[in-house]
Amino acid sequence: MKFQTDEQEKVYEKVYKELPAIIEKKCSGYDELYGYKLNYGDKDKELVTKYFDESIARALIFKLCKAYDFKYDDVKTHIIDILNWRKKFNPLDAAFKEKHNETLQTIGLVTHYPTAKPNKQVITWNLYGAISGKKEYFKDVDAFVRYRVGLMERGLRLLDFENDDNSYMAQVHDYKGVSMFKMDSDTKKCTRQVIAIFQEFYPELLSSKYFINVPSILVWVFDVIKTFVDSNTKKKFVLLGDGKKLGSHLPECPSKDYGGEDTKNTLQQQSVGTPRPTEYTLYLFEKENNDIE
Ligand code: HEM
Repeated sequence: MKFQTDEQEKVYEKVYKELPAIIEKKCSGYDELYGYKLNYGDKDKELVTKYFDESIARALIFKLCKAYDFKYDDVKTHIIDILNWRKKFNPLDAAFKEKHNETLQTIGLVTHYPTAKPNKQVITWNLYGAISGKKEYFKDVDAFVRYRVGLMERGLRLLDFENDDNSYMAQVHDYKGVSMFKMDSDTKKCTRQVIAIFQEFYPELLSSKYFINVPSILVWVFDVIKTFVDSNTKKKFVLLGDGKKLGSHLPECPSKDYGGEDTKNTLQQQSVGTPRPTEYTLYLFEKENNDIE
């Protein structure tokens, strides 16, 4: 953890110290972030012993402080918002329990390249070109958003928040197959909602985002959609007309279609499927089941 000023460190320590009170008073006790337990002051001491990992919790709080420029009020407000959103939305269910539309599952993949350059080890792929113009996948906005958040969370599971070289992920949008561009209102709603959710509730997790196979006549779409995106995220965008150029950014990706060095595997073969949830997530699932019974 590197602080640029003493003031930053002070804010971080203050937030960390107040965490149990923030969780108890403002988040109805909900203390899970990306599958990890945050409340070291939990009244149930056994839960703390079993599931709390100080090093990960500190790394996550540092990330949030960084995301909001170490401004105490902003950091606190966002922690509250993020945890309350997670309590309501239940992104862990979307990632590990729910069954999503089968086609959507084939166009959303996660790959893991453990020897790749810093913060290019975990990649989530969205092959949106394959469903372009197919309104049926976007009609149920909630179902689409849950699918997309589930994919995000499965990618997060492969990050290592204690390791500065693997605490951010890259994302790819492959628009191969997109021809004429006309986004119907449901697709627009899905796009806007996902952008807003990622902006508000998943800060400081993206290293780069590649938009590939974008035909030159559709570059204007990039400019239009970018207007909904904050300036920090925009800086991470890379637009590549030719998908085969992706290999020069992510050399571990498949040679076929993406110009990477892997001549043996297709993207589908590289896909890691669904990683095992954290132990705390498994505990929360068990608790959820018991509460229902
Ligand atoms: C085939 C039609 C398209 C569909 C179904 C589609 C779908 C989506 C969705 C669902 C998102 C939400 C963010 C995410 O899932 O990561 C998104 C974001 C975005 N799309 Fe597309 N898109 C299409 C065409 C395009 C085109 C042609 C471009 C031009 C490059 C483009 C550029 C963007 C940009 C810049 C974002 C914002 C990314 C972010 O904030 O993380 N899209 N798109």
